[in-house]
Amino acid sequence: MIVTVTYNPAVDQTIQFDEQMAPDRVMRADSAQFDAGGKGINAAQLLTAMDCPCVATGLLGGFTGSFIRETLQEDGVETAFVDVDGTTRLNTTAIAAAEEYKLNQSGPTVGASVVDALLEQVRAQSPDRVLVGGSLPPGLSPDAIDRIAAGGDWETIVDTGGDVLRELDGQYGLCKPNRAELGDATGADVSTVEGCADAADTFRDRGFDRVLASLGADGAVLVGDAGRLYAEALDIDVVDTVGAGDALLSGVLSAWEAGADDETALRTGVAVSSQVVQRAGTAVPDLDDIETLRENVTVRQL
Ligand SMILES: Nc1ncnc2c1ncn2[C@@H]1O[C@H](COP(=O)(O)OP(=O)(O)OP(=O)(O)O)[C@@H](O)[C@H]1O
Ligand SMILES: O=P(O)(O)OC[C@@]1(O)O[C@H](CO)[C@@H](O)[C@@H]1O
Repeated sequence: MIVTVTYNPAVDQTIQFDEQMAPDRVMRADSAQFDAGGKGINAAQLLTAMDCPCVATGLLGGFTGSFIRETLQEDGVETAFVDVDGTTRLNTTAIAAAEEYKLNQSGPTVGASVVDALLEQVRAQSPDRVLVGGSLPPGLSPDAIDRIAAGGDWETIVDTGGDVLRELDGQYGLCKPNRAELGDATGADVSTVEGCADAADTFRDRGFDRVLASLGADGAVLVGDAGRLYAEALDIDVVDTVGAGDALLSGVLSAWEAGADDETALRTGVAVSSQVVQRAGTAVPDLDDIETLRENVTVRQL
């Protein structure tokens, strides 16, 4: 069973415009939607849709927090959140002509005591895997993630970037940087797929058993004791890529939870992310055919 931890959830607002963004005038949207978001929450929704047992935890507050709670309940996602005083953030993706603009708030300031409260929620679920996903709100340091990793007898997976990823100091089962995050964290040349695999391999020494690097339209690399696997992305029509990394990771984790090997897990991850990027926002797509779709994904050893 997987517990997801989202320290900094978000309501994801996705607005689509027919025309390009332009300053100093009112842009009229073609469509708009709100989704429950934040990396761990997206993963929990996808895992639930794939019938993979999981519980979503994290910090929620204010009217946006209530929206997320209600949405997850409607979607049948099990939850165990900790309430905070501030208001959960609202992140906006604007899709204008073919361009994607992502505007993320920093989130409400929280006190360090929330880590103890969250750890209690996680322990109460007795998970075999814990996924900590997304940025940290003001008031928390990378130690908040290290404490989850050291807090029980579970494998911890982490999906975060920037300084937080660089400063983690614990034992992790996996991290999932995207290409830019992998480059930032290692300082390596990640312009080629082989360069990404090399960078991922060296990054394992920093306390990660495996590294899953998502490479957008170039696919994904999974590096671990079983070798360096590369999966090509599928040739599809992309609406927006918000949540693509969460989808890749959810597919991999759901396959591992079902006992699959790394190659099948990587195929599943790419298949799930392909479904997600063909839809606007972080809404959960139909994943019923995922075991068939994953057969279309090509994986090879590098
Ligand atoms: N343009 C694309 N065409 C096909 N597949 C794509 C494309 N972009 C993303 N994907 C799929 O989604 C996966 C994850 O993409 P990406 O590396 O963009 O994630 P990310 O940057 O972590 O995204 P986010 O932070 O928004 O969740 C890729 O490994 C690939 O399978
Ligand atoms: O600001 P963070 O925590 O890094 O990312 C948050 C976020 O952009 O990531 C998800 C997509 O992966 C969205 O649901 C959410 O808005």
